[in-house]
Amino acid sequence: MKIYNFRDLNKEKLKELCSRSSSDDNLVKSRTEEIINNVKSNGDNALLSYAQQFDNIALSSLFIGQEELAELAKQIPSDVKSAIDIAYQNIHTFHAAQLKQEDKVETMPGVVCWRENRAIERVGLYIPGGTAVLPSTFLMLGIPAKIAGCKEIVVCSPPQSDGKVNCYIAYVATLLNIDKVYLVGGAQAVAAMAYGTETVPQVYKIFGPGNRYVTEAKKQVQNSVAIDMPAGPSEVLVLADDTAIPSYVAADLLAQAEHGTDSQSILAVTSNKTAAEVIAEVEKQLAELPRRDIAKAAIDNSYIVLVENLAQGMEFSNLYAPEHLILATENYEALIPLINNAGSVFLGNLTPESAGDYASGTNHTLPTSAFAKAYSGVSVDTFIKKITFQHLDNNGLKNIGQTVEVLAEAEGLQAHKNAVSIRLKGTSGQ
Ligand SMILES: NC(=O)c1ccc[n+]([C@@H]2O[C@H](COP(=O)([O-])OP(=O)(O)OC[C@H]3O[C@@H](n4cnc5c(N)ncnc54)[C@H](O)[C@@H]3O)[C@@H](O)[C@H]2O)c1
Ligand SMILES: N[C@H](CO)Cc1c[nH]c[nH+]1
Ligand SMILES: [Zn+2]
Repeated sequence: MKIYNFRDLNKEKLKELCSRSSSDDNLVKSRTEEIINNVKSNGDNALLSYAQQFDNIALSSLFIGQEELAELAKQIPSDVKSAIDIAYQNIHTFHAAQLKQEDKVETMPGVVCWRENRAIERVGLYIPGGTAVLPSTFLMLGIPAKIAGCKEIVVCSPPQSDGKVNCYIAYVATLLNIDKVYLVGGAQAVAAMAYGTETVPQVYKIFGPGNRYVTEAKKQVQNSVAIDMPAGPSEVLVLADDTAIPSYVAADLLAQAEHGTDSQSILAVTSNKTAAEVIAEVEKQLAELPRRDIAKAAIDNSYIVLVENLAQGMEFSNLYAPEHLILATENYEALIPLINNAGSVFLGNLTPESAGDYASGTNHTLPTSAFAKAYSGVSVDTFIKKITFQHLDNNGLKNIGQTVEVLAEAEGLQAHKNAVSIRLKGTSGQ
């Protein structure tokens, strides 16, 4: 891992370090565009040929139905079943608390305004399955969708080599009462849900993380469909001082690195000594990992920034805007008010990021590529529209009428003014 000193970094270099762009971005863009156009024109045929090309399988059906899901779900080992059940409960408890009805507000006497939640009726969930199948992502998307009350939930995930989904995905589908999983991965899944095919229904909003093709496809279909956020290759920034435990920091860096070669694991650290200890630990732990080639490539793409103190580390972190921010210090409390840009934050030496990935309750579908500057992670709100309502009574009309008339006149919009004046006249005798 390259080491930089924060105080030596000029604006240009900082921008480069915080950028997630890569030399083949344009290639990914054009390939994705091609895939989307093919799905738009050729529907299911395109999906079947991409399954052959990317997933190496000649599919006889583009989905797995309820009965087969139930059968596959029976194969789940009991320890994994119990772990999924506990994760389900915690994620459900955390997300259920987000569903709140706001109070009505009387802005002037007789003028009452309020917002009501309505679930997005048709949503599409993408569950990654390329380098690793992620049933945890199914929980993270399916639970808030159900709590929000979404009526139609379309789920896409790449097929396994046997043309099915694994027993974990099947078990989560049964837990969530979802009776179909479409065997479609990558950009083609996003295109299918955005435009619909003979088999895959069109949805109003697409959710879920994925590799660069999936994330690029979500960006490209935004003219036709809403998306949750760009949630691409995983990232972590660990901010550490001398109270950090190097072996824990190394484990956290490697946890995100093993997701994919394009993951980023950044360390901002207050001392050379801790930096050296973390590097040694990364080397040691890396050698033991089954996915060490992937993790090593990601670590080689990552770097360390030496900072003078934790506040300066936070300054860098806010510029980088990580998906996950780990405060590996006993002094984390004082840093909380300094955090502006981060998807999800993990406080202190005993809080591994993996807890949030799987089971503490928070959502793991989070903005990457510095989009944490503007987006939040997935929550129940992401599956809901908030519709505003208002009601004016006689008193309210009198109180607000002149204000609206004057403003409409100022904008030169006579019909707007008339819509008030005609009512004021109509009610003046009452
Ligand atoms: N930000 C988040 O919230 C979050 C959460 C979980 C996972 N992730 C990230 O999701 C990603 C999952 O990626 P993945 O690859 O394992 O699974 P994936 O399901 O996103 O992608 C697999 C699919 O990509 C397509 N594909 C592969 N190579 C291609 C190519 N050369 N051209 C066109 N399409 C191609 C194939 O259709 C394949 O089925 C990881 O990068 C992980 O870090 C992010
Ligand atoms: N760290 C990923 C989000 O970037 C989520 C995940 C799923 N499984 C393990 N981790
Ligand atoms: Zn993870």
